[in-house]
Amino acid sequence: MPVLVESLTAGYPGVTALEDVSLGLAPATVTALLGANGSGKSTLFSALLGMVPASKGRIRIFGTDSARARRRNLVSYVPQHEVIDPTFPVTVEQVVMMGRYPHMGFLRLTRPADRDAVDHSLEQTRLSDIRRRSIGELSGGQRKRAFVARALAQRAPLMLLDEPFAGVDRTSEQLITQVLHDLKSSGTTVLISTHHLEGVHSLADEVILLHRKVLAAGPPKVVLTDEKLAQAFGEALS
Ligand SMILES: Nc1ncnc2c1ncn2[C@@H]1O[C@H](COP(=O)(O)OP(=O)(O)OP(=O)(O)O)[C@@H](O)[C@H]1O
Repeated sequence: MPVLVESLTAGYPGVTALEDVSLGLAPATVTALLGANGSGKSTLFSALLGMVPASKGRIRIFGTDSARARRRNLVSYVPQHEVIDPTFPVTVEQVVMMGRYPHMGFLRLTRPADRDAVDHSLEQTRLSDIRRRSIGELSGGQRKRAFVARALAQRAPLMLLDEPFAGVDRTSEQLITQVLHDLKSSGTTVLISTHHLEGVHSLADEVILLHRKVLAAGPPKVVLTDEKLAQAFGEALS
């Protein structure tokens, strides 16, 4: 099992963002994590990345803990927001090459395999034509695709994407959806968080409804019922 979360409780001083959360992600599947604002989606990503500690329970990623899984390049991650300085002169291809850093030595010498991975990731996200443009000059959708391309270049067997469709145009949304389908076909396990219900049926094999606890988990047609969605989105977190 690529990801196994067992009775996880985690959060911040004075805030229990996740309570007794258990879930599993099967190999080569796309799972959508759905929940209202503040339901704990980003915190779950942080916990899977080893950035928020568990106060109870545990996480196993390919049989090891989160920190070790990252060090072994088993996990790639597309954050919800990436803080970038628009005046900092970094190009699209340089951003994507950063995805190769885990494969490089201390001196970060690029090898043909690194350049091939970058070229392919730029093609998959349709950014080849603007690869030399500064990242600060891109639209929100193009910038999101650049961060998806960086994660693709990493070629890790698990990819986490926090709100990949938030604030992107229709073209970028379709491209990212295609990338997720391709990843699954190539054996990668994918977890995305979203609060957009549209498209989840065709995109996800499994859906997890989160509201600090797991309210429901399973195939979209089982989980996405009016009653369960009202529970997840209709009630304020108490
Ligand atoms: N760094 C932090 N320090 C303290 N509390 C936090 C921090 N980050 C999140 N929280 C709190 O933890 C809870 C879960 O937040 P989280 O960001 O995980 O939710 P989310 O489902 O990702 O929300 P959104 O859809 O708005 O991104 C919220 O009550 C939030 O206020």
